[in-house]
Order: sequence, then C-alpha cells, then structure tokens
Amino acid sequence: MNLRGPIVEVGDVRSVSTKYGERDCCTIEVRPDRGAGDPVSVTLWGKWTHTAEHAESGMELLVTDAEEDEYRGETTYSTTGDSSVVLEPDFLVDVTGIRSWVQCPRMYYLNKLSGVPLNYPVVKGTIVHEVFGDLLRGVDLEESIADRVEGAGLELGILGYEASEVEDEVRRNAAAIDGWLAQGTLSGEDAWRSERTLISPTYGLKGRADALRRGMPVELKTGKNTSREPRFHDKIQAACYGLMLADRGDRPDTGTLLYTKNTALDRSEATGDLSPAKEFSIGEGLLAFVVRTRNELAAMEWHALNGTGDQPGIPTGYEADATCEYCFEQDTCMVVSGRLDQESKAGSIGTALPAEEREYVDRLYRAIEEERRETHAEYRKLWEQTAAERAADDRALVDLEPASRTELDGGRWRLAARKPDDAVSKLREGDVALVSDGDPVGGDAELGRIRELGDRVVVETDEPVECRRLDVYPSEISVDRMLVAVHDAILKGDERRKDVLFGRREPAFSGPEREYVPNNDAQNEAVNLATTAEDLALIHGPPGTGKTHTIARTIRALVADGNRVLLAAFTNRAVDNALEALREQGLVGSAGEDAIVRVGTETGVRGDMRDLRLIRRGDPNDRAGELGSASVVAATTAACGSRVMREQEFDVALVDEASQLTEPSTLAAISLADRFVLVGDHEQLPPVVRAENDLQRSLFERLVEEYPDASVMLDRQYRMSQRIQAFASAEFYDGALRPATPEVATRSVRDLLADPDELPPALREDVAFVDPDGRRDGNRNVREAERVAEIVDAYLEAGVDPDDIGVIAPFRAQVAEIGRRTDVTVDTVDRFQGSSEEVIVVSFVASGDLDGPIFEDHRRVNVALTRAKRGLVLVGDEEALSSEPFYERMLAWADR
Ligand SMILES: Nc1ncnc2c1ncn2[C@@H]1O[C@H](COP(=O)(O)OP(=O)(O)OP(=O)(O)O)[C@@H](O)[C@H]1O
Repeated sequence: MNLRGPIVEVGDVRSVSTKYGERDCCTIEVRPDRGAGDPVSVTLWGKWTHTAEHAESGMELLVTDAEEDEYRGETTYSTTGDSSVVLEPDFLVDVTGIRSWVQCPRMYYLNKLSGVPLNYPVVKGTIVHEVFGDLLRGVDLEESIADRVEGAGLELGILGYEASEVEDEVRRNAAAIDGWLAQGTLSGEDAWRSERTLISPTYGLKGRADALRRGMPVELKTGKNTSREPRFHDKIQAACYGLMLADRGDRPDTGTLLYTKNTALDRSEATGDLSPAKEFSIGEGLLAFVVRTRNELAAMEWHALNGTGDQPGIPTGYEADATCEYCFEQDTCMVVSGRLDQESKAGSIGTALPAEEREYVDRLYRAIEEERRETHAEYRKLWEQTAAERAADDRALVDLEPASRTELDGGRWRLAARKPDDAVSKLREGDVALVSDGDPVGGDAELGRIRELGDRVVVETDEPVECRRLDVYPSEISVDRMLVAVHDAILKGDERRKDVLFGRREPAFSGPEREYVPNNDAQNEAVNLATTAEDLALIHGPPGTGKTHTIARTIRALVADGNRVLLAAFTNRAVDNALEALREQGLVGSAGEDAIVRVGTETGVRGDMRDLRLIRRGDPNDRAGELGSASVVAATTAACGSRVMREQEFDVALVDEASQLTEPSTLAAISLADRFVLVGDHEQLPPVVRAENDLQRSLFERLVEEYPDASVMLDRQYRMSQRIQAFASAEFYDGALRPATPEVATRSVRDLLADPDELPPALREDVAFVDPDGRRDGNRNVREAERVAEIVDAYLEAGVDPDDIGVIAPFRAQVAEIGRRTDVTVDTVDRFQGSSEEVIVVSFVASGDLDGPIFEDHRRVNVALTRAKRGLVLVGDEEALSSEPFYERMLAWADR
C-alpha cells in the first residue's frame, strides 16, 4: 500500500540488529490521507534513512509499497524492498535540474538564478538534438543539417558564426549518430520514438526524453567521452526518464547515452572507447539513488520557502564532493556568493550588495518560488481531476474524435479531430497544448501546437498521437524568466538605475520642452516627460485616453532624437496596436533609419504586422543584421526574457500595459535599456499571478506612488459619453477623467439607431439597469443569461450592428451560458481589456447576497464599465448588488 501525508515528527537514525544483520532505520510520524488521518509511524530502512535525514516536520512524505504491522495494538508501517520514499512529491523537479544537482547542488541554484545565456555550445547543441530527432523520423542527414542550421540563422548571426562552419561542425557531431543508427536499423528490430514528454506524479519528476528505443531511454550528449562508462550525471539523467517510465508501468532495464563527438563505432581503439553509444543497466539501486537525490533537492526547495535561519534553501556546494577548481561555473559561483553574501565552497569575490538589495532579491526569490508551487498545482490537476472536471474548468477539450493524420515534411505530423459542439476552453490557436489519446499522464501524450480551433481541431506534433484530448500545458518558463530578470537587474544591473529603483535618488529630467501634441495638454506633457527622462517616466492612462496614440508619438520623438527603442507590452495585441499607431503616424518600418522589427511567433503577430516580423531562419549575417540595425524593436515582455532579446541593447524601453506586469517581468524589459517609460493604469487589471504575494503589485504602481513627479495622468478620454464615464471617473480617478471633446461627451446609443423608439423603453437610456430576477447557480445564472440574450436581440432588431455589441460576464461558465444564446462577442473582463464596443452588456450573475467577490476586485468592474462608448446595460440582482456600498453606488448612478 502507499502511505502519504504531512510529516509530524522525524526520529533519529538508529542501528538495530535484524535477522539480516545490523541495519539502519528511522521512524517518522505522518498524518495519512494528506493530513486528514490520525498520526501513524512509518519506519524507513537502510538507504532510505538518507532521505529521513533531509525530512522535516511539515514536509509531505510518500512511501510506496509500505508494509502494515501490528505493534503493541497499534498499526505501524515500514518500507519494504519494493518501496520508494518520496519527499514533497507535489514539487515537480525537472530532469535537467537533477542532472545539475548531481554535478553540484550549487550549480543547480546558479542555473536557476542566472539562466542559460545565448552561447554557441547551447545553440549548436540544440541543432544537433534537432538533427537527431530528424534522423529518427527518417529525414536525410544533409537535408536535416542544412535545414536546422538555417532555422537557427538569427542566433548564429548574433554569435558571429557563418552557416558553413556550423554545418561542418554539426556534421561531425551527427555523422557518428547517423552511422550508429544505420547499424541499429540493419538489425530491423529498432522501434524508435523521438522526444517524449513525461511526467511522474509518484516521483515528482517531469522532463522530455530525447528518444526512446524499444521503450528504453536514449540521451544525446554533444561532447566526447572516451571512457567505457557514460558520465555519472548523464547516466542519472537517463535514469530519471527510466524512473518516469517505470511510474507508467513500462520499467526499462537499459539506458543509452550517445556522445556525438565519439567518432568510431569500434569499441577497442587505443585512444579509449570511441563508440558513440554507451549502454548501462538501470538497476533498482540506481533508480532508488535517483529518488533519494530528488528528495535532497525537494527538501532544499522546501527550506527555501519554509525554512528558518540565515539563508535557508540556498546550497553552498559543500553538499557535494565536487571539486571547485575544475568547475567551469567557479567564477560565476564566486561572484554570486560575493554579491549576495552567501556561503559557498568555491569562496567569493567582490563586495556585497547593499542590504536592501539583498533583501529585495530574497523577497522576490521567495515570491517567485511560491508562484512556481502554484504552477505545479496546475500540473497536478492533470491527474487529480477527471476529464469531465478538466473540461468544466476550461482546461481541456475532451471527447475529440480523431479525423485524420498527415505526415508533414521533416517527419512531423498534422493531426485533425472533430470537436463536440459546445466544448470551450482557455486554449487558443497558436498555443502549445498537451495532445493525448485521452490520458495525458498515463497514456500516449505529446506537446503540439494548435493550428486550427473551430469545429475541427488541428494540431502539429513530432509524433502521431491519437488526438482525443487537448490539455492546457502549464509552463514554468515565465517563473524561470522572472528569476533571471531579478538576477540581471540586481546582480548585473546598472548602479544608477538601482539607485532610483531603491529610492536612493530621485529620477532626473533634462532637455528642452517641445510641443508634440497640440490638442491635448496631458499627452503633450507625457511625451515631454518621456523624451527628457534621464531615468524613467510614468504615463498613467485611464480607459480611452489615447495611451496608444501617445506611445506612438513618444516613440517617433525618441527615434527622431537618435534613440534605439524597445517597445514592449504584456499582450501581443497591445504591441500590434502600438505598431499600427506608429505606422499611422508615418513610421513605416521599411529598412533604414526608421526600421521597425516585430519579434514574435507567426500566430502571435497580427496579420497586418507580419511584414515587420523578424524571421529567424536564413543567413546568419542577414538575420542578425535585421534585428541589430532596427531602431524600433517590438515584442511582448515575455519575449524580452528570451536568449536572443537578452543580447539586445536599447537607449529607451517603453513598456505598455505595465500595470498588468509583475515587478520581475517589467525588469526583464527595462534591463535591456538605459532609460525606461512605463505606461499603464493601476486602476484596471492587476498582474495575473496565482500566488498571493508581492508579485501582485506592479512596478508601475509602486513607482507612480513613489515618484508622482515622474508621472503624468492622461485625463481626456476619447471613448465614452459623459454619462457612461461619470461613475468610473468618480470612483477611480478622483473625478479627473473627462471627455476629450464635446462630440465624445454627447455620444448616445441613439446615434446608432434609425428610430430610437424601436428599442424597448428600459434600454433607451445610455446607461440602464435590468433586474431579471434570476438565481445564481454555481458560477452561472440561467435566467440572467436568457435576459442578456433578449437585450442583445433588442439592440440588433433596432438596427445595431452585431460587431458593435459586446457582453461581459465575470465567470467563464456564465460566458458559455450566454454564448449559447447569442452570436455577439461574449467574454470575461480579462479578454476585453484594451478594447471597446458601442454597446456593452454586463452580466453580474450574483443573486440574493454577495457571498464572494463578483469580479475579483473592483478594478475589474472599472474595466467592464469603461468598454462602452454609447450604451451600457447592467444586468443583475438589485438585492445582491445593493448589499455592498461600491455596487450600491453603481446602481444609484445607473438609475439616475
Ligand atoms: N490627441 C489626440 N487627438 C485626437 N484624437 C486622439 C488623440 N489621442 C487619442 N485620440 C483618439 O482616441 C482614440 C483612443 O485612443 P487610443 O486607442 O490611443 O486609446 P487608449 O488609451 O490606448 O485606449 P485603451 O484604454 O483601450 O488602451 C483613438 O481613436 C485615437 O485616435
């Protein structure tokens, strides 16, 4: 049986005489059933006492195949020969993490903190891996090499490499694999599968194996190894995949390491064993070692969040017997130790950062690690929730019916399936999702990119999985990049910048005032603030106040002054909107001084901006030249953390939607530039994070409060009628928000109608409230949904264009409920931010009383109410809404 629960107490390791001789053991008390049961004792025997030494009360413990005993009337448990002991199984360790931990625990920490920079070995390694995958899929060697090197054109160009020299080197690496593969295929017995995404709920592991050969893991290493045995940490990596396969019931007994620089297939050369493939047996002892190693790592991560003492959860290097003199990370290790005043086996150099900066790094490190835990909780739902629950949660499309599979060039696959009519989810075209045969963890599953998402679903994968289910695949990339951003900004960051960020120096401004926007004082001041900033400028833009217009004007002014500008935003949509405005204002983006480059994926970049999209494939010099010479580079803030973008330098970074970004995500963009301009509105949507901690507050909001003189609020809005904007202006902007022109102020729903009398009397007002007397059931309210659909129909019948109407509801369930009844756009607030419609209908769902927040916070209501230009209808339960002062004021305004 399996025993699992939080640890109550850990006993001492002791030695006892048994019929097998002297054996070590340790007794641990846990509360089974995840803490619900009464404490029981479990005794860990033999090598598992190593894990006991890392265990602490509060950690979660899992013992598989435990044996139950009766001892003095009490039920106790102990490990058996088949048992595994797992600490913190919910903490999903990546296999690459285990690999670096085995080399040195501090290397694991340093990799996490500073990320992998753009360097030639990494890019070449990726190409060799891709070629390997291609060979397995039957692609010709030369064709694959040419194609993959071309695909990496941009990276290679930035690093200063020519295609031909890289091709030669990749060829040298790939020739041995090719030969070895040819040998294998001769026997006709090889059943290969390239790239395998694996998750192990039992052992808390995840990762992607390079390949499986007859079900056994094969790992590729772009290096040389002339000893008979694979390198220890390489072996551990392959064994991790073995363990994950074992968790699925496919226990492999052999692993293979392929060293690509070993050139001979012959095993007995005098120079050493030059065979590229080295096999090793995956015995029980090795698997148990992997589990114990993972336990050490998970325990350290637990301490990082829960531990006490000086620097809990930060490895020093003394944990391992690694020799620092031979370590290629020694310098980095010493610098980080010096700057953060950490103990480390390698020693330290340099002076420590000021205390407030170290405190900041510690605080954000912890907050980011908390967010990582929340991401792991998302993974857990893959196996804890049933397919129906995942679908109801909008995290999966289930019950797909496979329709066709087509092999594409390069051995990839296009899989099509039919989708049940009303199935909805968070998945969007362009997303990477987990495609599976119906069981994403235990069954056949692979990552694939969604190409089409209508009645028909089309995905592209490396392997031909039976496409019966698509799941949202949680990613740790944004968490990883946040850590790196903190590292880059604080450990490597510019001192002057840090003085401002830490309140040691006021932001400075210099240069002449100019007239940029003649018809709008606040916008004009904003552009001046941005162009004269020596450190930073903050532009606060309430709804419809011309943020995008101002951004474009600012960028034009900056470029005209000779600056290289990074334009970043939280969403692709905002990036493309700003580019559109830039083009409208005459910055066209052709080659030369005004060149604009848009960094993004094909599906991410809007159709009309594709001509600006940076192409990565091609001649290295051309590709790098295109990016390097552009005066404006536009990308999402997520993309700013990529290896390529981290190599770029700018004079000014202008970040839109900055109030929706966590502080570290903002740092990722602004660290690339000397000066920065943040544009946002902290009275609208806050950063989207799962953990409740410091990440919820944006750098924009913090700086607006700290440096009011460095900020300006755009106060004239070009969207809403006076009547509609009144509530938001009073509640969120101290009454300072006003219509920009009389035309805007006097807008009315009547403008849209040939004959206003065609509307029912209740809807003739520009702001209306309707109580349909509905009843909330979970996150939906059917009566209210019906009423919303009737209201939409009334507008349509009166002649309003369907494209001019939008419906907003607080919950996805209600969005689906309404969506079934109408064809106009229905969505949650988050999807509406940044857009507007002539008529907006808001469904509040709540009835009776307000037992939870309707919209998570009032800022979301602000967004909902400020999407409408001419007509706004609030649909909700009067009794419920009037039970909270904020909504009561809203009703009073609507009923006026
Ligand atoms: N100074 C100006 N003079 C004339 N029209 C303007 C000016 N500034 C903005 N506008 C117009 O106002 C409208 C809204 O501007 P914009 O799209 O820049 O707003 P925004 O603040 O980015 O909106 P959102 O709140 O959706 O982000 C646009 O049609 C734009 O052309």
